[in-house]
Amino acid sequence: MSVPVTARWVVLDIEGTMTATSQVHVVLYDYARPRLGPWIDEHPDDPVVREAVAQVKAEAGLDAAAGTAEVVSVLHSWMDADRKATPLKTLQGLIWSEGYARGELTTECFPDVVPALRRWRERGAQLAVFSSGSVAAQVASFSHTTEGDLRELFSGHFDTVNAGPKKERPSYEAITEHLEAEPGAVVFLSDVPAELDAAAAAGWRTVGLARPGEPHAEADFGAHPVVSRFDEVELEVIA
Ligand SMILES: CSCCC(=O)C(=O)COP(=O)(O)O
Ligand SMILES: [Mg+2]
Repeated sequence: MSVPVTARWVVLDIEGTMTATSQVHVVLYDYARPRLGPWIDEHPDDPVVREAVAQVKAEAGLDAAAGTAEVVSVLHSWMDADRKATPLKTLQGLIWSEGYARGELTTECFPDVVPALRRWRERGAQLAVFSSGSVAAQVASFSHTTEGDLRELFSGHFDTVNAGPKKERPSYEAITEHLEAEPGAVVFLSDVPAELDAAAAAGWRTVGLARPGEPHAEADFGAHPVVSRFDEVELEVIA
């Protein structure tokens, strides 16, 4: 069933919306898991790594003197629980960026995604990403896809650092301000109803993605319009 949407900005979630959940939970998490400890030990002077490690210790209640093994154990438990904690996302992003640059990782989008993104761009829409994955991870991911380098499609990238948590209204208000957009001119596409609720509370339009076989396929999307593929979104672009 097609859903009519009027907007100028299309903001997109990644996992479960543009890529399969397994792309993140299996391919990317499995890549990061054995590399976290070595990355922390090999970058002791990187301020980004030091800050992330300090945040892990603080959030997990570890002693400031805790060693890498304890930190990694927390990070693994967060991945097992799919807790999208910012310091975990920062460290994963560093590791994945190197993996993409080395040609060891490639992003595969659902087949309906890239044609729709190109169509929307041709009609004059602006595209942006809002994901729990760090901006560094997003950029690396879209620069190495099975359909080539897609970076030029996106005019903005937002994560839990430059916007905030995805289930909270102020994050969407911050993005609206960054985009210099009217809230009603932005539509958010996500597979997670609580994220859509937060976006709608900020005045955005919303479309839920219930993709067959994905974890949220049977979720209750409430009043949010729902599609199972991007080509079911009938986008009318506001000039
Ligand atoms: C290559 S970006 C990694 C995506 C990621 O780490 C993640 O947790 C995706 O979460 P989302 O907010 O896009 O559902
Ligand atoms: Mg998602």
